[in-house]
Amino acid sequence: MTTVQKIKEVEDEMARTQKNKATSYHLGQLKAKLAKLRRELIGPSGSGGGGGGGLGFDVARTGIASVGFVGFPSVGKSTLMSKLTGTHSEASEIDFTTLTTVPGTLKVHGAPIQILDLPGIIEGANDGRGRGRQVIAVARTCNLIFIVLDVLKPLGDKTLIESELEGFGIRLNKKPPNVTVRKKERGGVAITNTVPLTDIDHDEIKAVLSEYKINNADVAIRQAGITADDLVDVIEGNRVYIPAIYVLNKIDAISIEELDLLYKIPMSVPVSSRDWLNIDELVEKMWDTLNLVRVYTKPRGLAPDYSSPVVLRRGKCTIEDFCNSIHKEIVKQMKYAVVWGASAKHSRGQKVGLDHVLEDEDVVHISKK
Ligand SMILES: Nc1nc2c(ncn2[C@@H]2O[C@H](COP(=O)(O)OP(=O)(O)OP(=O)(O)O)[C@@H](O)[C@H]2O)c(=O)[nH]1
Ligand SMILES: [K+]
Ligand SMILES: [Mg+2]
Repeated sequence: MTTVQKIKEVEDEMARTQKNKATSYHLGQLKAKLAKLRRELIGPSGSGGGGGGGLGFDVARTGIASVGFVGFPSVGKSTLMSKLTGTHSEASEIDFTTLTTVPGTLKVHGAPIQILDLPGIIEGANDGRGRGRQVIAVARTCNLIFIVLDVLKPLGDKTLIESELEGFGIRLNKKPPNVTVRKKERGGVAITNTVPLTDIDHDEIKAVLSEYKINNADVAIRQAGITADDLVDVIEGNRVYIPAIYVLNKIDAISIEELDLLYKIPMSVPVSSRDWLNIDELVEKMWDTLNLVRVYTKPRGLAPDYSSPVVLRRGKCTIEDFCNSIHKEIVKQMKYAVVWGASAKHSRGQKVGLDHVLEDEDVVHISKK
């Protein structure tokens, strides 16, 4: 039996099994089995993503953040990417027009963002069909994924694309589960939870662990609503958590009434790439979701340079990160920094050290020894 067939078998069995107290151990086992089979399918290089291991399409990565376009063929990915960036990517009504990654750059609020147009994927992409695996391997390395959907068939397509991405270890619009599994030498399995367990029970936890041959461990659950799938994710450990925006394209093809009826998909923006409708909202949503921090440099005695900000990612935006992103030597040469803006205590400028955390649109002067 091939891995794909085995996966199908486990999925069928899961669908047949009602979830209740008596079956939770069995279901836990099945979920862990499924995750292990999916890992087999992706292969050893699957978790690497990017260019390595023959997966992915090599492309020079520029800018602080990248946005990858994922969708079925002919939903309008290339039309949107060409117009956004000014880089030509062939578009036509014929499916699979785009055959490789086409990179372009879009400057948003002064920050250059790399935009990656990708080939269309088909159902079963993560089983190795078509170029889907390479496309998803690139998507795994992006800071944001645009899931591009055709408004005439958005819901079904959305579910299919999501399951392709999930099968490849990508978790969309989700934070890593607040669960730890600490293996030990003896003592069996000890479970502690700071919140009530609503979607998983002790039997299910033990079943998942035993499927991974973990017989001694401290399991700590500190988040409500944790499921067996979350626990499997924590044990597998190679998941990536990426924000996604659902781009509902071709709204020019439907009436205003139909547009109103478009159910509210969270994190979605309806647009028309062809007629350039509502693109501003899409770019703003992209900016907000990327959560970037722009920092302007101010040389001694001069006005700040607002034309080219140093762009940092939130969570990695201290004075030290700022210095390092300009030149590795600066940290050694710095005596102190002065900061103006939201992160500063007062408006006349605050003297700070390397560990000071910056805010978007701060101005920084580095004083050298
Ligand atoms: N009506 C309408 N048609 C669009 C829109 N955007 C793209 N199209 C058309 O849809 C077709 C496919 O567009 P592409 O940009 O090639 O789509 P793609 O998703 O890049 O396709 P692949 O590269 O083959 O996966 C073309 O005929 C476009 O002109 C839109 O907003 N409205
Ligand atoms: K096309
Ligand atoms: Mg294309």
